[in-house]
Amino acid sequence: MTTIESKMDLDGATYKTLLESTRAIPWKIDWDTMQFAYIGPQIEELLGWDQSSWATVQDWAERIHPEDRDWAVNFCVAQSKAGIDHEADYRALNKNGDFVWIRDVVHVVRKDNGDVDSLVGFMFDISERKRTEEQLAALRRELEELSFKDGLTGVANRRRFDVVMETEWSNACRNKQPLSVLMLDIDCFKQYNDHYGHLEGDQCLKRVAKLLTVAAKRPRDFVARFGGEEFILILPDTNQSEAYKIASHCRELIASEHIPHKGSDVGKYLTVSIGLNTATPECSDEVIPFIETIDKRMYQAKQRGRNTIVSD
Ligand SMILES: Nc1nc2c(ncn2[C@@H]2O[C@H](COP(=O)(O)OP(=O)(O)OP(=O)(O)O)[C@@H](O)[C@H]2O)c(=O)[nH]1
Repeated sequence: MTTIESKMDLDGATYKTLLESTRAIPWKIDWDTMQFAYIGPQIEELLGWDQSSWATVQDWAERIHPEDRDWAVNFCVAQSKAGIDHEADYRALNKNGDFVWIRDVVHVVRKDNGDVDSLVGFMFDISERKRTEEQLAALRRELEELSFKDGLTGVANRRRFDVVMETEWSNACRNKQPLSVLMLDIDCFKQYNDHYGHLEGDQCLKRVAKLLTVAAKRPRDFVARFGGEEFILILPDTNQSEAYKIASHCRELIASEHIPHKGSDVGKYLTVSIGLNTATPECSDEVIPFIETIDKRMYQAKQRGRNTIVSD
């Protein structure tokens, strides 16, 4: 043997040994009869089904997860008919009733006249890879959620507020519904921190955030921390008088907690000042002036002695 080709001129038995010693599972399907001409014995170790139980394409299709079956079968048949090599990921049923992620890599063998003769391929166990992918996707979702959450209070953060506000503004324009927004600022919170310490201040912010989520009880009501000791509530499909009631409820909920606030200029307990605005926006209206008005009203509430609501 002098050439590389002759060195590689392996006999059938050697090929078989090689094929059956890989982790990938080789197989061959005769196109005319749709019967398995061959499947590697490794299939039994992977899926538990006996090598001889893989007789027809039907056996293969029936051992695919019901959610993956239609597309996997249709895709593989269409690609094969078109003579295109392809690969498909699907969940295969093992004998215990569990599913294993498989990547089937398929090569279409043609006759001299171009017709499909057979399909040959390898099945790879990709369950480990899928597990890693799923873990990564879950981590990504968690990260995304965290990036929209205020780390201290657990309510939405300013970034999330911006997104939800834009969405609800558009909804209100489209549906010609009133939209109300409340901005709440804890009164004399600097003195609170000075008197009780920053950590107690943090606990207080958490308590207030929790109470606000109680007040914003409809499914689309939305609470966010707007800044340090400022919170904001978006109340879709809510007119001014309804929003005023919710603002009063927020004040009452916080007052009824009797959170001691020795440094307050207002009274013995923690209070909030609230600015409120309502609009049924036209689609040409901008969000920013609407929010600026709320901000101004909140400061008016401060100027009027705090612990009050300003809505016009
Ligand atoms: N503990 C704590 N304090 C915060 C946090 N964010 C902002 N603050 C404090 O909130 C206080 C806000 O003070 P100011 O803006 O002067 O307002 P105020 O004392 O509440 O006075 P008025 O709003 O006029 O009633 C500052 O002392 C900030 O340090 C936080 O995450 N934790």
